Amino acid sequence: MILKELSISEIFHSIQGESSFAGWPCAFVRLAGCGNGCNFCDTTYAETDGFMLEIPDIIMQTQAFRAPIIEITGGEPLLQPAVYPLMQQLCNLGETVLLETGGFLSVDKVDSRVHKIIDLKPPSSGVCERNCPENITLALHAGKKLSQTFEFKIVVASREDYDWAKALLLQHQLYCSCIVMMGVIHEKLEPSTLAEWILRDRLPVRMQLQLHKYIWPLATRGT
Ligand SMILES: C[S@@+](CC[C@H](N)C(=O)[O-])C[C@H]1O[C@@H](n2cnc3c(N)ncnc32)[C@H](O)[C@@H]1O
Ligand SMILES: Nc1nc2[nH]cc(C(=O)O)c2c(=O)[nH]1
Ligand code: SF4
Ligand SMILES: [Mg+2]
Repeated sequence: MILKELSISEIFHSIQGESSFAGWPCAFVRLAGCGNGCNFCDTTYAETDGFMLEIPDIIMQTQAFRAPIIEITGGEPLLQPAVYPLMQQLCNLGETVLLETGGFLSVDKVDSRVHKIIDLKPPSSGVCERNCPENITLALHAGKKLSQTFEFKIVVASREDYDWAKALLLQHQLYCSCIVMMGVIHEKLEPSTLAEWILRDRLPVRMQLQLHKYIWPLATRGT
């Protein structure tokens, strides 16, 4: 693959439904391909049927939405080498760029201006052992200013997942330097159950629900 082309699943305009940026209008670039095979993945369609697009065209299409933020997601965006110049060029243009990554690859080569939203996959995902420990180390050693560009997200489906997340967070005190979001696998765990667990434990995390699934409950893609 040449370094100025990416395999794209979809480019769309929506309300950011997740992360600390939830609620903002957002241009999404969903890269095709992942292979991590998480249980409950709601974006399996991004695994196949990508179309090739050159970086200038991707930039033109996303900027045409005139959204305050641009998110690069997937699939797994960090699998394609050309994602690095794409993110860098968007930052150079003054865009606020979010990266949504599954957390099994290191974010060490990502432009430091990019806001990195890193999943920590819990046991029920089936891929928990693939979490890349370097991402936690990078966040903890980033320094006060750059640590603000790291955000961790844990999406839980069970009490076992929650206990795993809590132990990990307490071990590293991640919430002291970075934003930590916790959410539920949609329609697998009741939001109120997670809310009660967080409150009972005084866990300093931000709870999130996938806003777009409440705005457009019937949509299967493009939102
Ligand atoms: C589809 S993934 C794409 C980006 C990257 N591969 C990753 O896993 O972060 C985007 C986000 O959707 C979340 N997600 C996937 N399936 C979900 C589901 N069924 N319910 C809630 N969140 C889900 C993931 O945990 C991740 O935070
Ligand atoms: N509206 C909306 N917000 C999102 N935030 C992260 C998403 C993703 O699939 O990575 C996503 C998505 O698919 N739709
Ligand atoms: S890493 Fe992300 S895109 Fe890949 S299978 Fe897991 S949730 Fe789906
Ligand atoms: Mg999604």
